[in-house]
Amino acid sequence: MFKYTCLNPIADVGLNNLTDEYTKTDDFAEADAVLVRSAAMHDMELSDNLCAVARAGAGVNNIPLDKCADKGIVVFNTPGANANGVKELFVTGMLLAARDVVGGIEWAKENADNENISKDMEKAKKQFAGTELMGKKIGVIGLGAIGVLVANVANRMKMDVYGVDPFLSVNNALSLSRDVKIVKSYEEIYKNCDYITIHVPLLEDTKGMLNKEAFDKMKDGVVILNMARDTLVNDDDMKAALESGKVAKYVTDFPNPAVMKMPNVIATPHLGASTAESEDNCAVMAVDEIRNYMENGNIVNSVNYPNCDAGVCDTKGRITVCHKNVPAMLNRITNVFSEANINIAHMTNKSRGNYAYCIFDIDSESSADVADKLSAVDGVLKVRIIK
Ligand SMILES: NC(=O)c1ccc[n+]([C@@H]2O[C@H](COP(=O)([O-])OP(=O)(O)OC[C@H]3O[C@@H](n4cnc5c(N)ncnc54)[C@H](O)[C@@H]3O)[C@@H](O)[C@H]2O)c1
Ligand SMILES: O=C(O)CC[C@@H](O)C(=O)O
Repeated sequence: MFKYTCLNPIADVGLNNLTDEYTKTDDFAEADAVLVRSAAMHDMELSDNLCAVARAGAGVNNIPLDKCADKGIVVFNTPGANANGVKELFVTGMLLAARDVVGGIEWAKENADNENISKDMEKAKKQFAGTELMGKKIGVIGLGAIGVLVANVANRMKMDVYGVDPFLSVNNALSLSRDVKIVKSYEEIYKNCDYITIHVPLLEDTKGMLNKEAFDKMKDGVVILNMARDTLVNDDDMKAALESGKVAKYVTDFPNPAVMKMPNVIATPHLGASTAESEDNCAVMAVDEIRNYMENGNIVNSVNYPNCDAGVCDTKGRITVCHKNVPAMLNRITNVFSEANINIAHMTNKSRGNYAYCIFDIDSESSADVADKLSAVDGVLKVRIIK
């Protein structure tokens, strides 16, 4: 039996895939598995029984990844599951920036009782006029699940699309339209583009990357779209750029008090993934990942441990070990099996950065005694008996 908790609402279509083996608890401290969306977990006390955290979404900056890894807690996300939802909000944002659609809607509401609205709007409308997207240059920073969809839809809207991603994966490169120009430097995007949209994770080296230095290299009147995270943009520098007209409009899915006082901001309340389809996709994928890990010990789509998949166990026992990625660990761990006279039928070991993971399929029933001895090995972070 496993206990799970949800730190945010998770779509039923996913939760319904949890079997009778799973019971829900509202007590975070007693959960074996956690499902979360944007809830901030950095200050939460992590219990010894917690095994897995699944982020029903892409960004994991709300989760203390290293603190979890140090306790042998595997963190998952759901790559691509909400990408189409964000792409559609990006299209909305771009259209709202191209003409003052919001100002026009407000004008129409304010004139609800105006008998002459049909005549007056023909005079008023010029203040809301704009430009078309066709033929404009757009730069996409970050060509991951979302960036690829954004680049391709902009291309289909007949925009001239540039993309940059220093870590572009082969799969994502193959998914991009041939018309998208992949450039090597941010500068090529900054100097050429009328629209710039950012789709990178919030990391130490991406924080504040859209700042004065970047704005100074951009065209006057550029439109910036940020559907990724608030602090990718330096607020003080954005304020100055909006006030000077360097940036004509700032479209963001991450309003904060500073941003909301700036001119020419179009803000939505973190709506990128808020569609029934994205919420369902994320919930289904997150629950699949939790089940595969809790029931089989397999790791798929982790963001702090290596992916490691040994399928379904067909030997008498399976034990998994989260451990530090340091020399001689495998020797020390397999010695425990040798000393207990247990034959390892199949073993999978994968590492990622400072952490590693092993799945041992053994020809004997797993025992608490062996699990305790494995746990006592220096560098072992968590041991689980799967079977
Ligand atoms: N508004 C929302 O509701 C919403 C929804 C989903 C995702 N997001 C945000 O969007 C981000 C991207 O999501 P995704 O699904 O495309 O993730 P992803 O992991 O598929 O793609 C991220 C891409 O950014 C690239 N990258 C990393 N550092 C970079 C850098 N310095 N310069 C250029 N590219 C860089 C990576 O190589 C990767 O290709 C998430 O991390 C999250 O913060 C927001
Ligand atoms: O869960 C959400 O609503 C937002 C998700 C989004 O920010 C993400 O990073 O996937």
